[in-house]
Amino acid sequence: MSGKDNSRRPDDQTKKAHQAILRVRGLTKAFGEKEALKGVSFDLLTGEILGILGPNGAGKTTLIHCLLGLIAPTSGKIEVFGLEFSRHRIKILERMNFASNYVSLPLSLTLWENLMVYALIYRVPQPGKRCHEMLKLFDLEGLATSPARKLSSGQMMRLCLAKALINDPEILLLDEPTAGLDPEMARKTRKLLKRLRQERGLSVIYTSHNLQEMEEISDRVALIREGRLLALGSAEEIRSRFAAQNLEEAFFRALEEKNVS
Ligand SMILES: Nc1ncnc2c1ncn2[C@@H]1O[C@H](COP(=O)(O)OP(=O)(O)OP(=O)(O)O)[C@@H](O)[C@H]1O
Repeated sequence: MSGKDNSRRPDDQTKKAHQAILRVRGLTKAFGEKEALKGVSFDLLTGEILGILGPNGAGKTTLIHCLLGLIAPTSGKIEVFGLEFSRHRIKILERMNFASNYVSLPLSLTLWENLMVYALIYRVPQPGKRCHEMLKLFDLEGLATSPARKLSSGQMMRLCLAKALINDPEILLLDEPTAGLDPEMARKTRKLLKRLRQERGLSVIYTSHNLQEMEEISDRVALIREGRLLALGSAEEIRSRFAAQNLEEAFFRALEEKNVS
């Protein structure tokens, strides 16, 4: 988006690095009797890739949905770009984006049409050029005129990632972004995220069940179980917190711990 380009020069990003771009405080979400999130607090730093790790039902998707404003938290506070989320949702979401392996895009539209719809929603400058760039980035150029219904699940994920980057977001929320991608495309996606973090100061929150990938790509990892944040730190800090050789071992130790502080 043209208006904000000056604020994303590398020197500005250096100044902004290590500042919180997103703050979550005491976030709780109850679905009736079920408390999916129980007082979760953390910061996402500018230019950071933060991995959210937790078993099935831990509350990862609920957290992402709260951060997107798809569901309202029961209590707690979310602040993004220094603005309170509940009061500035539209303004904030213009500068964010999202991809998930369980959200499919309109199936009857072609890939080109799908991207163009989002380019126009986000008021992207030179939308046609941007759509071409995104299709190229994810090796989807040959399918530009195919309806999305013809895509394999991996191709659909690539289209979701292309859509997620269409507005050059400052914060990207990714729910299992590499699930369903073949190893080569998963590697390419990780490389791309690292590059965008480096070049554009992109900040990323992403969930994955691939612990090796999480260890490789994340600056910090948040371990969630039963709606509670158990630990937050670099993979090394998490390993040492649970006296583990690797993140996978730390993950299983965390799950075994009965009373975690
Ligand atoms: N709309 C809902 N109504 C009732 N309960 C819900 C709802 N959404 C989520 N839950 C419950 O909240 C808990 C957290 O779910 P959530 O989908 O956030 O977990 P998750 O960590 O993303 O799991 P997974 O790894 O399986 O995707 C689960 O117990 C789930 O059953």
